[in-house]
Amino acid sequence: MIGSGGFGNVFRYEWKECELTVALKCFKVDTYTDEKIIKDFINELKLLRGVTYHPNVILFYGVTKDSNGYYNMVLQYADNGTLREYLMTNFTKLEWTDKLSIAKEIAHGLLFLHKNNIVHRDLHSKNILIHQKQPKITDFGLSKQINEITSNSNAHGMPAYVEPQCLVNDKYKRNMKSDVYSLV
Ligand SMILES: Nc1ncnc2c1ncn2[C@@H]1O[C@H](COP(=O)(O)OP(=O)(O)OP(=O)(O)O)[C@@H](O)[C@H]1O
Repeated sequence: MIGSGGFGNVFRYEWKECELTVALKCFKVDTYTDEKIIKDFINELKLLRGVTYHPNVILFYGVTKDSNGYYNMVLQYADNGTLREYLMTNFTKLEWTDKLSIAKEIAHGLLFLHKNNIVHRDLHSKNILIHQKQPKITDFGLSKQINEITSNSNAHGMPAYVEPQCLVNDKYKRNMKSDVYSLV
């Protein structure tokens, strides 16, 4: 096990047939969650396959159901934790050019998602992972469904990164501009 989040635990696995190290993110949704919401969620996830080939976006291989009946997202494994942890450990060691380069790469990853019509909706330093010193955006396009499943309010996420409109207007739909706010 490598971590845990709002939805469930994250595990590291070796996918032997493909000789790949992957991360499996388990979605432990409540059993009373409407089956249709879960199905829509899984279908939405499947749409993300194939559009995620960018060096600054975590690769999404697909969805699998485990022996307990839980859905798992199969993701590229990142070897150096979240950007938040990475900066906490390395901030003084990093040169300004390194920090600017990290920022530029995240912007490239976000631009790629937007070009593919994917709104992240929950961009913050824990949703960016570091792999071989490169930042990679993860958890994109999920928060709309996560809201429905966990009935979190529109104000979920890390407040400092949330577009203020979301905090004052419950009906406001997060969009690409909200992502740009979070990035800046
Ligand atoms: N692809 C991955 N490769 C390596 N580690 C990962 C990967 N995905 C997640 N992790 C680790 O697992 C932890 C939990 O991830 P997860 O995305 O479930 O939680 P979160 O983003 O902190 O919370 P939430 O899902 O509620 O937004 C992360 O902080 C990270 O350390």
